[in-house]
Amino acid sequence: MDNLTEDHQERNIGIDGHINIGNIGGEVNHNFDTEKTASSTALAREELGEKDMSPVAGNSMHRSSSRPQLDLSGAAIQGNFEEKDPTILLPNQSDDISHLALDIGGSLIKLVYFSRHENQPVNDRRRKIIKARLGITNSNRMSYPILGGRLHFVKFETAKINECLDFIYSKQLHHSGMDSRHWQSESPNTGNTIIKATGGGAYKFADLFKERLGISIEKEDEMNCLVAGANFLLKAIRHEAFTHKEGQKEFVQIDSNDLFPYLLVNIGSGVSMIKVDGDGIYQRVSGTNVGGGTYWGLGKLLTKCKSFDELLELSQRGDNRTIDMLVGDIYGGMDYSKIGLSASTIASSFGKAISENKELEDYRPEDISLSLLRMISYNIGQISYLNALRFGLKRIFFGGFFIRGHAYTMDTISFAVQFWSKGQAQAMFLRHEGFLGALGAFMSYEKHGLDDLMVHQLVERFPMGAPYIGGNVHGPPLGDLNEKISWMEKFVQKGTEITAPVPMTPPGTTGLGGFEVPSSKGDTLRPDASKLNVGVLHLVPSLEVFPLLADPKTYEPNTIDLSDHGELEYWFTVLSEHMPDLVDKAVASEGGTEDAKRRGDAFARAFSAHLARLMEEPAAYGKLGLANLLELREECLREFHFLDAYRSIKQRENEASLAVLPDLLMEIDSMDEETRLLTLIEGVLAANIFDWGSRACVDLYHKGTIIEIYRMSRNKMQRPWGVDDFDIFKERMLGSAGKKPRQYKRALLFVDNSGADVVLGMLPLAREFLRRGTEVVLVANSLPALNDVTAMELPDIVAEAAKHCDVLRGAAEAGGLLVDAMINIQDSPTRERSISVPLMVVENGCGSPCIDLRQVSSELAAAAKDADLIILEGMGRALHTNYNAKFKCDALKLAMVKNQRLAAKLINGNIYDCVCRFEPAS
Ligand SMILES: Nc1ncnc2c1ncn2[C@@H]1O[C@H](COP(=O)(O)OP(=O)(O)OP(=O)(O)O)[C@@H](O)[C@H]1O
Ligand SMILES: CC(C)(CO)[C@@H](O)C(=O)NCCC(=O)O
Ligand SMILES: [Mn+2]
Repeated sequence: MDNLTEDHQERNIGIDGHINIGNIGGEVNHNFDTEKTASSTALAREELGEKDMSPVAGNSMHRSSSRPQLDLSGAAIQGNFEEKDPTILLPNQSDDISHLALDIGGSLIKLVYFSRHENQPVNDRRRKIIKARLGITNSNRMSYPILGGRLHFVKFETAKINECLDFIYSKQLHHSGMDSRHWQSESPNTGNTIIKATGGGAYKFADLFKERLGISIEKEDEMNCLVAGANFLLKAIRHEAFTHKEGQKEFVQIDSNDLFPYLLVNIGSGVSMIKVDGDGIYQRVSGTNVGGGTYWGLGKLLTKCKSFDELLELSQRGDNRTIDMLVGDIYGGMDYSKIGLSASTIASSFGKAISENKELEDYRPEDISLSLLRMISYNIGQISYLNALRFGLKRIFFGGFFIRGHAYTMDTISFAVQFWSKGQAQAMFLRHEGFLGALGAFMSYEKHGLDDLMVHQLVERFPMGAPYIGGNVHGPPLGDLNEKISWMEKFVQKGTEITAPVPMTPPGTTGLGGFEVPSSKGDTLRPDASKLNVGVLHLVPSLEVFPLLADPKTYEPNTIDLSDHGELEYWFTVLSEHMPDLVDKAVASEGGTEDAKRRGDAFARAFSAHLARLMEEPAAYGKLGLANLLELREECLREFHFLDAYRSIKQRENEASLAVLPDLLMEIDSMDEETRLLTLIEGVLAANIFDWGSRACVDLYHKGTIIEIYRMSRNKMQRPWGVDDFDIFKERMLGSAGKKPRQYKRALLFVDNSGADVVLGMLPLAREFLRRGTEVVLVANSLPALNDVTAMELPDIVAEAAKHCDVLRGAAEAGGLLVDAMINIQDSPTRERSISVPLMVVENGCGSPCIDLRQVSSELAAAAKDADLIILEGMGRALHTNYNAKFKCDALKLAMVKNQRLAAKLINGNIYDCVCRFEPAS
């Protein structure tokens, strides 16, 4: 048992539900037993009128008045009822407003469509005031007719074009609000809809689209689209490109100013090779008819496989030596070392078949598939290399669905490029491999502004379906909650099948060069890349890079990269163990109804599946950091309409803490300047113990009242702390013999948890700054995450606190926080009324316990312009993320480390150690 818990139990005696704040003194008659205040949830829920919030990021978040209704009229299960995963079509279910582009190739149809968030602006007084105060105009948003929405990626087999037509119909994508060439945001268009399409099928199937859906296809050039799509992805999506060598995926950060020239190799049915020199500047320099269609076509004939994935899966158990003629077969088992060929090098694909008296049936389909895959991949790798050489290109990006996120295929191509170029050229792959053309067609719509979007405006999210879809070409048109849940229930089996790890064999080479067997080869096929490695892109044009980052280019939010497997395993356990408690809270927050239980179950399944998937392949969704993992959890909760799982807990803790705040403030005010500053910082650190995201803290919660915990936590505050820059900070604030104190103009306080953390920790600190004439901006989450306080909740908390404090009241009034919230104020002397530097609240643009400062709300970005001090508080914002972040202004990072592993790793300390890290402007 850790120190704090022991200590806590000692002090637990005789407290009687009365508060006595540690050293601070004062006694108030309130009962703070967290367990006793049963649940005001039902009431809270009624008050909220069962409000709904769409799972989106940034300031385009809003509540709609009701849940999306599922229109079941005309619903039908398509195809064979015996099928494991029949497509459920709900022909009358539509997305908000959608927009669509197609790439109809020789093998597959790729569809990119956009669903828009309903665009009712939130009528939030706080937002209006902040906008006026900070002088935020809408100018940057005006250029985007799309004010936020999501881009979805789906594919179908070209041979089953009817499925695609049904899908478009079921989602009502053919009424996508487009007239001629422009986006039309208002009323759905009833006339002639024009859809952009590329690929040969745009010609071949134009009439069919017209007949079946009344859509006119506007044809876009295929090469143009491929290039536009690739350029867009490489510039706008953070972890788009990666290398794949010996089973290892490594993301490459492409500098968009140093992107050109490159060779784009699109491996579809056939292969196109395009030299790209800029946006819209390119030349198709080569191609080969030996491509994905060849592998699938020949493979089908030779193995009788029924699907592409089946063929690919076979290859993973194959041994091509039974059918390929190797150098060793020709040279009597020897290498031909003079020209650099080892005995195991393939001399002639399928060559062994000529000398053996065997029929097709005598060969294993597995071996045939592998031999074929290697033949085609090497060949493409080689031709690509030759073309790169021809034009002096160092980078080759491979796209097209032949790749299919398949490790072995990528390794083979990489090996070929590496081998032939002697390391001079590099093969890279794209996560949206097969969607280049479709994305390019999508962007060819004029004036939707998508092509201008910057990397920080696209937030990629992984819907719960992702880990479950497996190898099927497309899933049912999900979208509705109820449908998602039943789908989840149905597909659990499938999900557990596909989480088996991909075995890797150790690299075996003779060291003589030649095509050795690449190392990544396993029994199971990783699930379909198009569903798994590609999420839904949320467009939030109002997100910006935090202007005070010293160097946004080198900024990395995550302190811990989970590519270390031990680390990932640890967090997997932490999050899994926390799940039952979280589900309980979530279900309770929705009134504990049957529906809530069912949703809670579905959430647990979805999140577990994501976790299992990430354990198997940490890089599946892009480079994985702890921030991403924690955000995924919040997103999963929102996906199952748990909008605020900790609602009642937050409320209870806010009330409890607000009740003791006046005593705390009185105590603080009786101190001299130096003691006060120390007490305030101690207060922040001590109150940061209240964290429902930390397992240790959840255990504590079950053992005592929050005030008991707080008191004990305060008593633990002996210095020096784990990281202790307090003296430097104090000198900066108060000055010293030789140095004048620093008068800060504006401080941004990034707050963490509700309850004691913000009320007894951060608010008193804010008050100190206000007293010293520093403007204070409290920066809080846009959406709920665990028990974190949100920007929407803060004004009420401040108003409540201001009832007992003139400084806070004056400042909150000056900051526009108290216009109509102050009716019931018990009047108090106006001695400090004259001070009226403002206290403001801004939202940070995120809905997770961590913060990626490359993607913050425009109000935070605006507030940052005049700030000269940043205080990051709490583990998520100051340790898990941003611990190593450098800023253009002074920064103070404050947190209690409530996790043994993190404490050991980060500060070489122990659980409950504190961090007070002060860094002057860099
Ligand atoms: N589920 C699948 N069904 C069929 N082919 C698949 C599947 N998954 C991957 N493939 C491979 O992807 C290839 C098609 O890739 P892609 O969609 O990029 O090309 P395409 O646009 O259809 O062809 P082209 O551009 O030559 O007209 C197939 O030939 C096959 O090798
Ligand atoms: C014909 C296309 C462009 C259709 O996508 C493609 O299949 C392809 O590039 N095939 C290769 C043709 C060649 O250059 O030999
Ligand atoms: Mn194509």
